[in-house]
Amino acid sequence: MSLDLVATTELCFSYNGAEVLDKVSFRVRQGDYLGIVGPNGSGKSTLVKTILGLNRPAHGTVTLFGNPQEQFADWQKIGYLPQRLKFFNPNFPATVEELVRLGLLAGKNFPKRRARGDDAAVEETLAIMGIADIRKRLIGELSGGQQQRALLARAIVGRPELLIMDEPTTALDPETRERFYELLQLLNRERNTTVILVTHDTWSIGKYATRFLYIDKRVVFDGTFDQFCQSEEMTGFFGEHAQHIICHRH
Ligand SMILES: Nc1ncnc2c1ncn2[C@@H]1O[C@H](COP(=O)(O)OP(=O)(O)OP(=O)(O)O)[C@@H](O)[C@H]1O
Repeated sequence: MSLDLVATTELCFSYNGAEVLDKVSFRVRQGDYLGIVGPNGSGKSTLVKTILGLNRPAHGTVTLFGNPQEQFADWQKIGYLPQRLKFFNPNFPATVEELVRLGLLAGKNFPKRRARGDDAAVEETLAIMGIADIRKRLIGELSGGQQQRALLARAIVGRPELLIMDEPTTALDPETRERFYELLQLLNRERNTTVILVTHDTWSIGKYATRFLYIDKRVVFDGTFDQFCQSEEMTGFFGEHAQHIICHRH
């Protein structure tokens, strides 16, 4: 049986008394590609931050790679791309290539020397994300979409076992977005990279993810996208029109 890379039990979290997560329990097994969806303000980013230990839950537990999160130390196994990327100061002193290379540092012990294979990993990732031609440009001088590609490249260059991404495609043009989803699918299928992706892009999640978690402070649905779209219980919960909007493939 494959390992649970993430497991939460009855996770509760509040901001200043306002409840955002209510007894959220779910598991992510090695090799899963999980899409987390839900309306604005439903707690998706809060859930991801709580999994990563950036928020302390009021109740419940998180385990990462089979260990209680407080004891987990192998953070290089996890690639994280937060939501709302901070826009870079135009004078931010790093080029695209340097930023991507930083993604390799987490997996190294001190002193953090270059290893054989690092250059190839950087080259491959720059090419996949379509940013090889802007590698010498300063990050702060790029468009939002170009910055997002570079940050995505940094998150994947170290080939983490678990990739957690919070709305990674919002600034990407349709072609890059599709390429990005294809890349994630490749990493998931061929390298067994486990993916957790928060998104409003339900069509893509329906197409690519193997599991679909609908959150609205609590877990409303956990299963495949097709099961979600065919579930009469979900039709009862959302109403036919809303369910159709979520499931509609453009
Ligand atoms: N740092 C914070 N302090 C106080 N309240 C917060 C904070 N961050 C989020 N919230 C509130 O918690 C709730 C859940 O926010 P969260 O960002 O987790 O939702 P989300 O599902 O990711 O939303 P979206 O789809 O809009 O990105 C919202 O009501 C939000 O206003």
